[in-house]
Parts: sequence; structure tokens; C-alpha cells
Amino acid sequence: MKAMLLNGKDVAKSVRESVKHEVEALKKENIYPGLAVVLVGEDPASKVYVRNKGRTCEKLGIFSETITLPKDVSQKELNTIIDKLNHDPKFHGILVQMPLPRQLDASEIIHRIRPEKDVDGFHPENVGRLILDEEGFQPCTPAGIMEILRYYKISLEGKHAVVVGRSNIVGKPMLNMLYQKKKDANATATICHTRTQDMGAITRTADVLIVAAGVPEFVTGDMIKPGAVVIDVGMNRVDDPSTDKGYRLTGDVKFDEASEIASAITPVPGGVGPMTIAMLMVNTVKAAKFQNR
Ligand SMILES: Nc1nc(=O)c2c([nH]1)NC[C@@H]1CN(c3ccc(C(=O)N[C@@H](CCC(=O)O)C(=O)O)cc3)C=[N+]21
Ligand SMILES: [Mg+2]
Repeated sequence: MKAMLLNGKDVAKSVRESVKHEVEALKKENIYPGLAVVLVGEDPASKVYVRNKGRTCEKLGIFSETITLPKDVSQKELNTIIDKLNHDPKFHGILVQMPLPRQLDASEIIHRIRPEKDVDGFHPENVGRLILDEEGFQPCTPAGIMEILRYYKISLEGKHAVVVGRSNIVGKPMLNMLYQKKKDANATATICHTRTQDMGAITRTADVLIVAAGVPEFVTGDMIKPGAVVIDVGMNRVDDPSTDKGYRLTGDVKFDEASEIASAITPVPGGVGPMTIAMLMVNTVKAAKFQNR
């Protein structure tokens, strides 16, 4: 172990502290930030995340309600619920937990949530605003990664930042945050994906390597440039009978190899994951402010 650990729990704690103070200030103006979380079905991982979101809201003084729907809920019923939440002034933010069961069209739901309440930053209006560097909601996971880099004073200026993975929720928004012409960004940014030829040749040129491949231990030591900063977005449950829960969490990076080569690395768990929830709290407070201007 040579690499410095980038402790997302510490960064998330510091973000939550400042959100908590903002919430207190807003309450003095009679603004009570509120978040609606919609959970469809019984996916155990989703239930854990949703419970954590509710708990974090409570700790920060944010009002939250979880709406749990049966896994066979129809698109029409879900649309009606979204419309109601869109018009309910108690809720400044709406989050529909992904992934959704097969009968539901995630894209239709993402389009339906009012952009002003889209604290996930998934609505096309917010995606456009991100690319244009306009004020709006930015997806929590990549926004959290930018916070980790800022907290640890890891400069992106002129560096080569490589993203592995082209999802709408991590890879694409991450790329766009990295190259923005602004302080704490200004990287040269590259995105790699399943069709990339000789990916190692590209990742080995990364000063900052952000991995959201969705494949356990996808990035091996030989794909990392010595001294690089490695951000592991992976969150894979791998069966492990030797643990209490019967599984353990592993990232998209082979941690033992990577930590011998990188200068700094995020662990899994305790890296990017806690930041995702912290940034959701940031976005919820921002939504409450916007809606009361
Ligand atoms: N509409 C929507 N918005 C999301 O933001 C969203 C979603 N759907 N679906 C699922 C993903 C995943 N996600 C995580 C949140 C917290 C942790 C987290 O706190 N992870 C802890 C460990 C948690 C554990 O032990 O399972 C850690 O990395 O230390 C991870 C992943 C939010 N997501
Ligand atoms: Mg993590």
C-alpha cells in the first residue's frame, strides 16, 4: 500500500455539516427543504440506499418521505404520482430510485419530473445546463467526485482525466465536469467504453482515472500510470460466505494492485458512495432555495 486513501466519508461529513447549517438558516426564513423518494419494488440494494437517504435527510433537518410502490405498478400510476409530487410545495426534490422494473420507461419518468425538482440531475434540461456550464442540478455521483478532488486539493488543470464508462448517470456527466473552462476543472478529458480498442494504452496516460465500468475489478494495476489518482465508482456486491451479510462490496478497480501504483485512490466502500448521498442533500437544499426565490 503506497497510495493515499481518499476518504469519501470525511468529505461527505464536511459537505453534510455545511448543508446542515444552510438548512438551519433556511428554516429561519420559514423554508423547510423537502425530498420525495420513490422506490418501486423490493430490490435489496435499492432499499438500503433509500433508507440511507431518508436517514441522512433526518440528520440534516431535511423533511423527507419515501413512497414505496409495488413492483408491478403501471407507468400511468407512476406518472400520476410524479405529477402530484411536481405540484406539491412540500417537496423541493424528487428522486425516483433506479433501476426500475421492466414495464416502466425510465426515460419517460426522467422527462416528467419538473427540472426544478430534478435533484438527480437526469432531466435533459439539467443535462444541457451542465454541458453549457449554466446553473442547474448536476448528477450526484460525478458532482461528489469533483468535491473529493477539491477537498484533497488534487488539481485537474491541464491534466489528462480519463473516464471509463459512458453511462448517463456517471460517465457522460463526469466527462463534462472535467473539461469545463473553470476553476477546479480545466482537464483534458477522454472517455473510454466497451468498444474502446486497447483501453490500457489510454488509461495509462491518465493523470486522473475515474472508473465507472460496472464490472468488478475491471481496471488492473497494469492499466494505471505510476502516480495517477484513481477514483473507483464501482459498487458491486460479490458473494462472500465468510461475511455476516453473505456478500462484500468491491469496486471496478483491483484495489490491491492499484494501490501499489497510484498516488491516491478511493476505497470501496467509503469512497465515492457516501458522496452520492451528500450531494443529493446539497441539491435538495439548492432546490428549496430556487423554489422560494
Ligand atoms: N435515482 C437514483 N439516484 C441515485 O443517486 C441512485 C439511484 N437512483 N440508484 C442507485 C444508485 C447508487 N447510489 C448509491 C448511493 C449511496 C451509496 C453508498 O452510500 N455507498 C456506501 C456503502 C453502502 C453499502 O454498504 O451498500 C459506500 O460506498 O461506502 C452507493 C450508491 C445511488 N444511486
Ligand atoms: Mg465507495
